[in-house]
Formats: sequence, structure tokens, C-alpha cells
Amino acid sequence: MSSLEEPLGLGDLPKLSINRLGSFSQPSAYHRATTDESNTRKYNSSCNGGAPMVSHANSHAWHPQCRQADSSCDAVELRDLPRKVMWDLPSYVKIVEVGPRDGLQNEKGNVPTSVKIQLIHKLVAAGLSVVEATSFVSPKWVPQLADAKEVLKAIQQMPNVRYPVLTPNLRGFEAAVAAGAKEIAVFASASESFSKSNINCTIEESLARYRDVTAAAKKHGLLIRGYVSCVIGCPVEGAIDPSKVAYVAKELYNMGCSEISLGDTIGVGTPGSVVAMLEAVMSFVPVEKIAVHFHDTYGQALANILVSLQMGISIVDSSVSGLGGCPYAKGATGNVATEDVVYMLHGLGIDTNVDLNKLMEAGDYISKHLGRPLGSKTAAALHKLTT
Ligand SMILES: CC(C)(COP(=O)([O-])OP(=O)([O-])OC[C@H]1O[C@@H](n2cnc3c(N)ncnc32)[C@H](O)[C@@H]1OP(=O)([O-])[O-])[C@@H](O)C(=O)NCCC(=O)NCCSC(=O)C[C@@](C)(O)CC(=O)[O-]
Repeated sequence: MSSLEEPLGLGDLPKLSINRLGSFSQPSAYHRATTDESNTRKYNSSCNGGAPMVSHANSHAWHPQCRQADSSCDAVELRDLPRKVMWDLPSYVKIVEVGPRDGLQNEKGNVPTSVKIQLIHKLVAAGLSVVEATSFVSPKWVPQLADAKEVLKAIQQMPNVRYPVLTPNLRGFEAAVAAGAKEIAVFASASESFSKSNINCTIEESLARYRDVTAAAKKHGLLIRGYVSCVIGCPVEGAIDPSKVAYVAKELYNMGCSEISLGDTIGVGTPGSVVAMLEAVMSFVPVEKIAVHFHDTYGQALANILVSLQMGISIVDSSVSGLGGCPYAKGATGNVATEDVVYMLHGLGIDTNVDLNKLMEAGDYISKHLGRPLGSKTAAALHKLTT
């Protein structure tokens, strides 16, 4: 734990409990429970009034009704509580930092290429092993990232660090490869309207385009990340049916994407809607290949991440200092701040390999450059404590 986290003394109880109780294994109990031979959900009706609950060993021992009504339930010791309540959390979460791309793409004022490069270096120095660097999209559509080639060529690519870049078509793919990309990302949408406003084509047209891009990427031996946007809601169509998300995720997975990132582009999800959406996607994509990507418009992002972890997800996208917002999703605010995600994960005893102090330095650097307050609650709170 870093020195700046220590004064608060928070997060220690879950960490101690989890360490004492041992690490958890993948795939998650949620996943096992929902993909057993009969492929049916298991319910425990004896202690929760018949409400659906995924069963696992002693899962209900913490439940107040259960403690009164069911003599088979053990009394709960305080130290066991985090594990009883937040069962089956992963021991390590891979954070995919999207600040230099998703974070900056919506910035109106020109961010100099040198600042983007410095930001990426600082994020890698903080321990992040995946930093999405930029986008090879049309500069007419996203002027802020018109310097994609310069950024990618100039960054010092470290071994064991991934620097994915967005490629909307073969033209973008070729430019990315020429600039030294080793990983690309394709981005489709679960909403027809958003697909048209974001990439000017239908969902099916985009999937056809991405089949060409992914085939070319495989020939070059590149890694491929696949995004599905509007996985909960769309600014035009409203709520999106989880089956539509599952369909697009399945198509991207089948064309060779090694990671499928599910984007709540306008940040309307709650743990309730996220569970339903993830369950639909997990029918087609293995849980270890799924990443979650939450914008924090309604302040739900950390809760949504926590419930995703409980369902077995261990890859989380986030943006330093909560930068971001999509130029084609009006009203959407930034991504969840990486500092806040790291603080929560460390408090749960989950390893990230990220140094929170160095991460906050990166957040401070870009926030100062943009002339705005720190966009992470954790960074703002720890900053107040030390000044
Ligand atoms: C897909 C296109 C290109 C179609 O754009 P278009 O206008 O339909 O296609 P076009 O072929 O007519 O191209 C328009 C112009 O762009 C050029 N062009 C064409 N392709 C490229 C390229 N690769 N690189 C550079 N230039 C390109 C092309 O040459 C032409 O220039 P002109 O001839 O008029 O001078 C356009 O709509 C586009 O670039 N869209 C990207 C928009 C974008 O980046 N949005 C933000 C992504 S965020 C997101 O999707 C959500 C996510 C992933 O973050 C997850 C979440 O938050 O939930």
C-alpha cells in the first residue's frame, strides 16, 4: 500500500480477511453455477424467501433472515464478512487505461502531441500494463486524435505493456500498422442509432468491415480487442436489450477478438441492469475474455464494477482522472477514474500492480494541463489530506 493511502487506514479489513482466507480461483463460482451441466441457475429458497440467489457453499450464512430462520447457517464472524458478502472476488484485476484515447478524444482544445506522449509514459511508469494509446480514425470525425501516427511512433513501447489503438476500417488499420501498432481495437455498437452516428454505418455493415480488419490483423499477428458500445442504453434508442449486446459480442469474439470490452457509453447502468447484460454475454464469450467499461454519468460505475467482479470479470477499463466522454454520445460524462478503481480494488485486497501515488501524479499532470480540477475523488481526497 502506498504512503498516501495509509493515513486513511481504509481498506485494511477486507484485505486482511481475504489474505487470511486465501485467494480465489477462476472461473468464478457465479460462472460455474450458471454453466453447470444442466445449465440452469441454482437457487437457494430455504433462507431468502424464495428469491433467486446463486448457490455456493454457505452463500447465505451472512443473510440476516437466514441467521434467524435457518439453523444450518453458521454465525458470521466479523472478519469473514467481506468474503461472505462479496464472495468469489478475483485476486488480480487487469486495468486497461483508456485515458489517452477515450479520455482525450472529446477534448475541445488541442492537446499537444508531446503531452499525450508524456501522459502515456507516466501511466506505464505507474504500473499499468495496458494503455490505449490513440485512434486511427478520421480526423474529420475526431480532430483531437489527428496526431495518432506521431503519438504511436514516439512512445517508448515497453516490453510486457500493451498499447492498443482504435481502427475503424482497413485504412485505419494500415496506418496503425505502419506506425508500429502491435494491438488494434475494433468498435461496434449494440445500438443501431449509435452505430450510425459514431461510425456512419449499420451494425451489420460495421461487423462486415471488422471481419476484414480482424482478418488482416491476424495475418500480421496482431492482438485484437473488440468493443461493444451502448451495452445498457443508447442516447437515441433508450434501453438496449441484452440479447443485442450478446449478439455483437459473440460476432466480435468469433472473428478473433481476444478481449471483448462492454461499454456503458452513456453511463446509465446500475448493478441491476449490468447483471442481466453480463449474463447474456457470458452465454457466448468466456468470462475471462470480458472487460467492463463504465462511464460514470450517474455515479454508478464503481458499484457496476464491483458486481461485475462478483460475476467473475477481472478486466476493467478506466480513465486517469476520469477523463472522457464520447463526441457522439451527448451528455455522457467521463469514464470511471482509474485512481478510484485502484483505491477500491486495493481496499478489497485485490492486486492491480498499479502504484496509486504514481498514477495520481499522471492524473495531476493531465488535469493541470487541461486546466481543470482532479477528476478522481480518491486523488482529490488524498490531495486535501496532504496539503
Ligand atoms: C468510420 C469513419 C472513418 C467513417 O467515416 P465516413 O465519413 O463514413 O467514411 P468515408 O470513407 O467517407 O471517410 C470520411 C473521410 O475520412 C477519411 N477517413 C476514412 N477512414 C479514415 C481513417 N481510418 N483514418 C483517417 N482518415 C480516414 C476519408 O478519407 C474521408 O476523408 P475525405 O476524403 O473526406 O478527405 C468515421 O465515421 C470515423 O472515423 N468514426 C470514428 C468516430 C470515433 O472515433 N468515435 C469515438 C469512438 S468511442 C466509441 O466508439 C465507444 C467506446 C469504444 O469508447 C466504448 C464506450 O465508451 O462505450
